[in-house]
Amino acid sequence: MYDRLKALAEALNAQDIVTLFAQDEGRASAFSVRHDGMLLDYSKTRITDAVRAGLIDLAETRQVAARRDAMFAGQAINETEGRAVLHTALRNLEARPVLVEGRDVMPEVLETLARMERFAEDLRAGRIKGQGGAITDVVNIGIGGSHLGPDMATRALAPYHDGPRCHFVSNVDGADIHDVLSRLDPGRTLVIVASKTFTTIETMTNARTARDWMAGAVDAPAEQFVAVSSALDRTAEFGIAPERVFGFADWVGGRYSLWGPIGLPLMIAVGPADFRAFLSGGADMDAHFCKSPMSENMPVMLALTGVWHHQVCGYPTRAVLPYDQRLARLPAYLQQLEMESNGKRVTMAGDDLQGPCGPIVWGEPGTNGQHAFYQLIHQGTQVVPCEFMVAATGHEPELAHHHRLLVANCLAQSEALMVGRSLEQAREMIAAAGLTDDALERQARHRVFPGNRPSTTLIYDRLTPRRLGQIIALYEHRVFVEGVILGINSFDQWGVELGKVLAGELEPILTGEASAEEKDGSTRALVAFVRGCAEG
Ligand SMILES: O=P(O)(O)OC[C@H]1O[C@H](O)[C@H](O)[C@@H](O)[C@@H]1O
Repeated sequence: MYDRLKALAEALNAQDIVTLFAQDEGRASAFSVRHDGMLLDYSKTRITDAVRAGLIDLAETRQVAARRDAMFAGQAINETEGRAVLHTALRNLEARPVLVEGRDVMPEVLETLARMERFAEDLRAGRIKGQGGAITDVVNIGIGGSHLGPDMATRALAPYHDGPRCHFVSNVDGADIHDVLSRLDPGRTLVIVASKTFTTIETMTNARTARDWMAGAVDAPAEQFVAVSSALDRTAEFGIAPERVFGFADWVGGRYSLWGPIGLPLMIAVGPADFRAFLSGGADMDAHFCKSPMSENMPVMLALTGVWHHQVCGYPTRAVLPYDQRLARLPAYLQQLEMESNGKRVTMAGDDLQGPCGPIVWGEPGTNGQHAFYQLIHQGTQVVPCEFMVAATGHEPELAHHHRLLVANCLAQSEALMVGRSLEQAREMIAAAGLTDDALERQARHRVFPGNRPSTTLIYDRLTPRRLGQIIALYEHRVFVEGVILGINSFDQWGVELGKVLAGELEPILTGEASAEEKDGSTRALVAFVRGCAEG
């Protein structure tokens, strides 16, 4: 499938990126996509006209456009689960009809959005109270898609917060919920239990702990609970009144659910108007994705750049490097989005993949990462394609010099990765610092940067709610395009099942209620160690 592209990659081996710039003055604009105040620059890669044509040809052969249209049209493209994939309907503020099995789902989507807005307004205005008065703190209990999105987005939009403080608990480790609840007043706290299935062991364990904590301090704990779920029978069983439940349909995947009721903490933090601006950003990216030709289509070109680096060039991982402290949770969010979606070894039809699945995605905000793992990115033996992102301006005009340094560092890193430093330059630099002969030679090779390392940069004016919506939708569609090219189902996640089943078996083994006999030698030894510690 990648033969032609691999041959192109081979032919380009002798070519470095700097030479591509020397050969083409217009390279920066020819190898970038602009959309609505955003610029995706992929010119600092070895992608040439021929490579781009080959990649677009691949996308066309794999019928990306037809699959995209099928997704937006509500067809059951999540074939292994027999479901439509319509998180895009949650941000369809124009209420264009979206049919699932012949029924328009938009009235229900907008009715839930309106209920969320009323609830968020009442809470923010202090009309919905706790036993101790107006709600000052909201605790979102959820994990995976019911945690990473709202946590990431709520942090990202901190400059827009004017509602109660939001806290996030996800880990079944009691330390997580302990450290959050111990700082809060139960009389003025609202708990959101966010779980699509309302069965996830971590979330249900934390929810029961929170309920006990609340019940120990207030007379009507259920009144200070809200549920977000698509399993309405289970929320009722848990004791949450229907008017305090915000539902969503099974055609919203967990890791794509931030746009609906799972986004409630974000709406409470920033208010309904900014939440709508966030949705409008997502909708704008949807329209761009649906209408733009491939070479001017930001999600398509981001996806194709990724395919070029991972499937064709064979670089095993991809670093996401937001130069924005408020996007500190974006890499974790993207790890779920990308690796849970495209980390699969069989095609939709169940055949073995013909090449690698999606890449390992990792990262940290800049500039912090520069003082840690960038050493390997610059001088290690593996090439790590880097995806930088940065806003041209920050939200703190009084600290503009900080932002200037931030941007300078971001641009410097992609430049350094591409340009590198030759042995000759290293020698000159060391000589200029006064070292000679042996001392100079001892250092010279260590101070060489091979360069020619690829990166992309996504740059935009400022991280507003709308911009964040565009960025998240950009990445969702990028993952979709990559999945279509690989021929896999990006919308199931069977790979998380086995560990859950085994954890269920191991819990009674740890307490001694069940025997470890059937387990392998290593697991038996680990259990024995834990039990030994417990017995003192
Ligand atoms: O929202 P929930 O049903 O509680 O699911 C929470 C998460 O757990 C699962 O194991 C999946 O891996 C995730 O895709 C999901 O987002």
